[in-house]
Formats: sequence, C-alpha cells, structure tokens
Amino acid sequence: MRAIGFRLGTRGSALALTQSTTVAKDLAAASNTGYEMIKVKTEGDVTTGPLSQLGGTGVFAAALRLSLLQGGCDVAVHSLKDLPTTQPEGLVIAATPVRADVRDALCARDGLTLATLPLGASVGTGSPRRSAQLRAARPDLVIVDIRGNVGTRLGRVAGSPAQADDGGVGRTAQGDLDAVVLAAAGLERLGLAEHITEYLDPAIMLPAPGQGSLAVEVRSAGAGNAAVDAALEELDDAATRLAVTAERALLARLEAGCAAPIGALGRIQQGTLTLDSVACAPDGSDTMRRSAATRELTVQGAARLGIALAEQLLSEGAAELAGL
Ligand SMILES: NCc1[nH]cc(CCC(=O)O)c1CC(=O)O
Repeated sequence: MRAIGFRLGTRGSALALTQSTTVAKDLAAASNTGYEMIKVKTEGDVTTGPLSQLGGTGVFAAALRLSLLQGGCDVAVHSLKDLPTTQPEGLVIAATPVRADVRDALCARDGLTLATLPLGASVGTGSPRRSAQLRAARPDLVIVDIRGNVGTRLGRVAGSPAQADDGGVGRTAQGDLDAVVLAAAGLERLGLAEHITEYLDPAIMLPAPGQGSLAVEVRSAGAGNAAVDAALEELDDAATRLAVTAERALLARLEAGCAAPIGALGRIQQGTLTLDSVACAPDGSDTMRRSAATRELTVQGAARLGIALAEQLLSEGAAELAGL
C-alpha cells in the first residue's frame, strides 16, 4: 500500500467519475503515491430546469472549488467547458492534459447523418450554440430542448435502448427523437462512441470553448505533496493549454458564460495558432463566424489572440446577436 499522496474531489456522475479516475491513476503512477476519491455533490446534479435557463455559470464546478478551498480535497478534475472563466483567488489550473476529440457528435437513428436526416427531422439538444449551428446547416430541422446525463439523452433517440449512465434523471424513454447532439469526448470516455453516426466538422459545428479538455485544479500553494505537484506539471500539455487559453480568453472578453451561445476552437498547425469562433442568436435564427491567428505561441500570445477576436466580434455586433 502506498501512502495517500492526494485526495481527489469529483462529481458523482459516470462521466465525472471516468474523467477523475483517469487523472487520479495518471497522477498516482507519476508521483508513486496513493489517492482517495471524495465525491462532492454539486448544484448542477440536482437542478432539473432547462440548462439554458439556469443562468449562473459554473453550477457544476462551484461545490468542487469550495471543497478544494476548504481543504476537503487536494485536486479537482473539471470538464474545462463547464468551468467559469474567472479564476477564483487561491486556486490554479495546474494541468490541462492532452485534449480528447473536440468535436460534437450526431447520434442519429438508423445511421443517419446531418445530410441524410429526413426533412423536418427532430434533433435534441439543450445548447443554443448547437441548435443555432444545426439550424444554419439545416433550417428544416426541429430542435427539441433536452437535458439530463449522456445516457438519458442517448435514450431519447428512436431505436436506441435507453442507457442511464448514472441514474441521475432516471428516464426510460422510448426514443422520441431522430437524433441528439453530444460532445464526442464524453461519449468516448464513457465507451458509448458506437452511438455516433457522424463526427460534426468544426466548419459546420464549432465546439464550446474548452470542449474535450479537462482542467486539473489545485490550491495556489499546490496539492500539498511535492511529487504530486511534479506529476501535475508533467500532465500539462502545452498545445492544449495554448488552444484552450485562446478559447477561454475570447469567452471571458465577451463576458459570456459556459451556457452562452458561443463556439470557439483553437488549433496549432505549422507554428500558427488559429482561433475560429462563432456567436449565435439564442433563438438559433442566426450565426456570426470570425477567425484570427497568431504565431506567438505563448500563453500570453494565446490570451491576446482570444481577446482580439472577441473585440472584433463585439465591434461587429456579436453582443446584440448573442444576447450577451
Ligand atoms: N455540459 C455537460 C458536459 N460537460 C462535458 C461534457 C463532455 C466532455 C467534454 O466536452 O469535455 C458534457 C456533455 C456534452 O456536452 O455532451
């Protein structure tokens, strides 16, 4: 038995547990210490209203952050896209591990794709960002507001057996929709990628800022164990850090939260960081796409890129369009 090197706080959903366990094992192996998992119940797990109306951002993260600050745990793993852009005093993101697939995924009945869904097909999503981009690509689709955990949402697709991944909502729907859109990363982490009928090209569907990326957060003083701190430094992926820094700087400059109808994707190719973004009308009626690039591959350069692109969007009316 190795001595406990850190206590890792996590939400109790299947997705959160998979993500947390992966990080915990990596950190334990790299630091040669043991760990303990601490389940923290968050407000987002117990609220059932439409996500787009929850208003305040970071409902999933607040309780975990409080537990970190109060010393209830030493390390917290978040889905970066659910994490508010304002960094609380006393906490730092110590690692952004190598990012998973950034794309949104269509999970449709009968192997259908965005191009082959029949006229007027019903597609479930609770996200104005996804609904606006879906409507831009296929104005005939009927978008249905849904929420719940990944398994519950998959269960809404006709012909797909409902598989609750954590029983959080516990619906046993006979599928009533032709398709749903979910993050590919979550489906893959849960071993549910076989339900994906199309990975949506970011040229059509820009993901949420930070999608597919995890944030490993600790107190500013560190995890309380030098070997664990060193392991966190090793776990951080520089390319992921630059991309998500640009995406989140854009979101922050727009003063938009993680439920806002904003998409952003940073990509590094041949020494250039390109940032693509989209602002969407909350009713899905319109979208505005803008891009920018920099060759300054530092965290400061990435942040500047995100801020500059946000300011371009704002100068062209993105705040009015997206209802920010
Ligand atoms: N908002 C919920 C949420 N937070 C993170 C993921 C998936 C994993 C990720 O994007 O990193 C999901 C589910 C989804 O959007 O389909």
